[in-house]
Amino acid sequence: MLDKRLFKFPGARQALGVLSLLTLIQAIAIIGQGRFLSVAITDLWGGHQLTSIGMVLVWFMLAYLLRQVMGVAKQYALAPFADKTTASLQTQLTQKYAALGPRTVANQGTGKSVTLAVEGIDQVHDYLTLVLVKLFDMSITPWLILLYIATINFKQAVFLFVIYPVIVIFMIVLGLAAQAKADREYETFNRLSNHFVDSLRGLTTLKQLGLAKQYAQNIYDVSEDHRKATMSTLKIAILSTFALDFFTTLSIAVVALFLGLGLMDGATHLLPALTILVLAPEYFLPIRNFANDYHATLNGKNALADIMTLLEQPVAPETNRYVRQSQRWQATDTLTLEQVSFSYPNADRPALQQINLTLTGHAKVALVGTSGSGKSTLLNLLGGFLVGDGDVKINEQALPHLQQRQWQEQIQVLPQHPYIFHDTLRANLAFYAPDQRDEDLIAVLQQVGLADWFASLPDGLDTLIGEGAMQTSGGQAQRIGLARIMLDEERRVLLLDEPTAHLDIETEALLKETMLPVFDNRLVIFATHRLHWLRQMDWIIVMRDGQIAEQGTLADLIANNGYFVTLQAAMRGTTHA
Ligand SMILES: Nc1ncnc2c1ncn2[C@@H]1O[C@H](COP(=O)(O)OP(=O)(O)OP(=O)(O)O)[C@@H](O)[C@H]1O
Repeated sequence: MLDKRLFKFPGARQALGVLSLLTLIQAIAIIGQGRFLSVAITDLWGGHQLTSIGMVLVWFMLAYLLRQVMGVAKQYALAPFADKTTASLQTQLTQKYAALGPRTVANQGTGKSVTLAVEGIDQVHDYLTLVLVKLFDMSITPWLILLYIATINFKQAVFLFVIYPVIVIFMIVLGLAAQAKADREYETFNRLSNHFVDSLRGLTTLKQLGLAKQYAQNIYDVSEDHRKATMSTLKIAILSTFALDFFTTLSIAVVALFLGLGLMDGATHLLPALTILVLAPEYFLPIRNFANDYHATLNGKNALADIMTLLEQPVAPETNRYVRQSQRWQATDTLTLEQVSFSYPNADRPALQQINLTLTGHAKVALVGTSGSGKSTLLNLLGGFLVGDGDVKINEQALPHLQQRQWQEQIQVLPQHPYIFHDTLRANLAFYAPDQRDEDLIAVLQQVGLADWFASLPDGLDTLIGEGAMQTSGGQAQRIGLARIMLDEERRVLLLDEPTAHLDIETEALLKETMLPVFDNRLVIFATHRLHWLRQMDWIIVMRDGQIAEQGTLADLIANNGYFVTLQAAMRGTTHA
């Protein structure tokens, strides 16, 4: 019903303290309202003039007003807490995504990650404001009313007390059914988000393959699933509302019957009977309200549980163990991996097995191997984006893994598709090194062959690029990625994951000319399928089924006439090298 982790949020206790006080005052106002109304009616029934009960009516109005004011005040009391908590959750969530790395987003699905960070947060806000108010109403108001009724008519109070657990049990049973349905609704919603984002991303490919319509059908089917799941949650919700209304009305009717019989027998008087009758619906109202909104808060509850589970995921410990000896990676520095293995969760075999590797100083190292041989996994491990088993050392400094802050501050990455942020060209360029002069930015744009493109931009360095603004071609994005690297002289370890794989031969050849000088005085680890790069590399690591099959210079590997030569022949058949 209530996530206990909620109480750990900063300000929760204070907000809940204020809420309970306001609820208490409201409960007293409700009792006062019932009491004064009954007195007024009884007096009128007894033949009093309207003017003689003026004061009672004033008290009734005051109690009524206090009740309404408290209702509004409760919302206001919770709003700052809910705002602050959800804003902080959103920040923590994005920070956690950054700390856990792209793998978590990939595993969870981009659609779900975005939905959780945006819509999920809104749902949590609703959950916090709706559920807490109802829960406190339910825990305070009925019991205060019951206590008051007990002072008037103990037997009636016992009856009302006994009937309450029956309603609660009923609510729990229906609530559990609603929870199961809401879980499915939430799951289909996440599936729909992931499907939608995936289809959008792959729209070009789908169009090219003529599969766009089929995928549209696919999205339709998933959204139908979601609609059905939502409808079945609603069905349970409506059924539960109906059942609870029926039960509570029946209970009030029984109370009225006994009170009526008591009046006829003369066992009770009109005023106490009327007061109990007026207060009986108020006794049941909080539980009815809670049940009515319960289904509406379930998505918020699920979203909160998902967010909290993600926030509780451990990030790699000891990320500050590595202390670099100099600002830049030096020509004498050494990185060693010994018996390093890595398995993806739920994978049936390790993606990397017993990797032994020494990378020294400034060198150009190529990673080659068939698709799925583990090149990207090894690059991710070297970049500290994945944490495996085995021994890692930098300059004889033993480290638990490479997710070390000071190591990552030395790294630059050039992936296959560098991400162009929706921001100005200036911000997109000054990625690693934010304080760059405009002249330097423009000079680098010329060096990477973007001078003509830059001249055509309407606002120069202030032009907005990226999604939702001016689009860049694959080659332009790659050049921007390269410019980012060239602009930072401090970071001297460069990881490249097939940066030219999607470019045509001419673009790649042009880019290669610009790239090769950048590789000097850096440790470059370059995963590639394109054989022509190997001639410029100092060292080649040949991957096969997650293991290093061979390593050496190009000449060594050719002389060995081993797996590399077979691979080279196969790659020649499939690439243009
Ligand atoms: N997120 C993941 N979850 C489970 N298995 C994965 C994941 N990513 C990669 N793998 C598996 O790990 C192995 C190595 O994949 P990796 O991407 O490192 O290969 P690669 O050599 O870079 O391939 P390519 O040249 O096609 O990019 C493959 O068997 C792949 O199926």
